[in-house]
Amino acid sequence: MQYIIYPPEKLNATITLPASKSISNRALIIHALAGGGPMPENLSDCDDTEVIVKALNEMPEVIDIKAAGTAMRFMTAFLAVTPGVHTITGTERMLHRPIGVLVDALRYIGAEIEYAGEEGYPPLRITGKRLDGGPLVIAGNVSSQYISALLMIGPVLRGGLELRLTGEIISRPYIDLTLWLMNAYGAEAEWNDIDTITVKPKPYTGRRWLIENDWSAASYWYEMMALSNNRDDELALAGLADGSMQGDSSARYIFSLLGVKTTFDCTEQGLPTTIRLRHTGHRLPRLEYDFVNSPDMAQTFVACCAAMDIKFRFTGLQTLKIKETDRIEALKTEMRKLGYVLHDVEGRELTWKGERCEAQTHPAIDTYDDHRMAMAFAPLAMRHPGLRINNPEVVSKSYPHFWDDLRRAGYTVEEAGQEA
Ligand SMILES: O=C(O)C1=C[C@@H](OP(=O)(O)O)[C@@H](O)[C@H](O)C1
Ligand SMILES: C=C(OP(=O)(O)O)C(=O)O
Repeated sequence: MQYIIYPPEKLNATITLPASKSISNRALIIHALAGGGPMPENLSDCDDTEVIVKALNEMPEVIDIKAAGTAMRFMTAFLAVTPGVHTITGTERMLHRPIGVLVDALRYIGAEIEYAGEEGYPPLRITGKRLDGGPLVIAGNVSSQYISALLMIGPVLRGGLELRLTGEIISRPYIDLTLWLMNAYGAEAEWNDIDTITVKPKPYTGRRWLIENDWSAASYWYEMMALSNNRDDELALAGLADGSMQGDSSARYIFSLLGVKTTFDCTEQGLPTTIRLRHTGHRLPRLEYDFVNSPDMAQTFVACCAAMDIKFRFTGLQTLKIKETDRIEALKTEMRKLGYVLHDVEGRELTWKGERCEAQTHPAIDTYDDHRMAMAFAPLAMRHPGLRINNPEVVSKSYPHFWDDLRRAGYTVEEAGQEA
């Protein structure tokens, strides 16, 4: 399928974002390890959360986690401490996303895990049992999801866990998000040095939990506001908190540099509320930013800055090549279709110095099974009316109603071949 997108004349809408998939997936694992208590409320309805819900409800012998990285990593640790024998597998891409660092760490504390395919990658055959835990050294520079996965099982290990992370720690806010939720569910887990985390063998307790909406999803609406030319446009996004623990809430700050102002309807820290996005008209001519703490927003800012003619140098992108696709390559290829020539430095940095090439007359953006390619590029229809997005259904990985929300905001989103 292919969508053709035309922007509205004015942006003025209230959008209810999906719930955070990162919080949903953590809350589900912790709730299961707590052995009961109320279900977390406002769970995301995205694919990546639905696979965990299904796996935990049915616990089949073969668990297909599809394209969900967090679900693959979190369920691997969960299955290692849960009695039973399971094979966990996923999409073709998932079978090429590394998991060796997590498997080695789990084996070190006694887990029984075999590779059912290629060494270092899913599928895995896991025989669950009670594990001892204890001190553990793990690379902090590949994926924070391995660390979150280990931390979450920490409270049910006989000796708890003492993790020391080596290398440059990437995606640190996601580790903090994990610790925050664990502690909220009664665990005792904390940083006790810049690179060391201790989890006590103190069990979780069930509790009510309302999941905040997704700041990464909000970033696409910020992008639309940044790209809009009407000073009186306003977007209201429901269900986001001031002082959010989601790392991508930094969107609020970074987009202030691109002329988008955020106000919160309720200013009580931590409580989900409606935020309003408006223009300030003040923007930087060039942006330099390190995305090591918010890798999921790199695509949003690459697309947005180039389209606003803001030159950039973005660093901290070293994890992008092992996500849903090699996002560095995907960005370079697809931005070229729109006339922007980007350069990367060893897969860690992306720069745009204003270099251009001839844009295609009817560009069609490939999405590479990556929801964020579709959602980061769709707002560019505001500069390239009639922009085409291939395989738009990929958005269901984190934001199933993204296209409905665009229509609600006044965009025309037509299926190619069925244009009005
Ligand atoms: O823990 C999480 O919820 C996530 C951690 C990040 O992954 P990495 O730690 O692999 O960068 C992020 O990219 C992903 O979308 C969600
Ligand atoms: C990287 C992502 O997801 P995951 O690693 O959980 O598949 C993402 O949502 O951008």
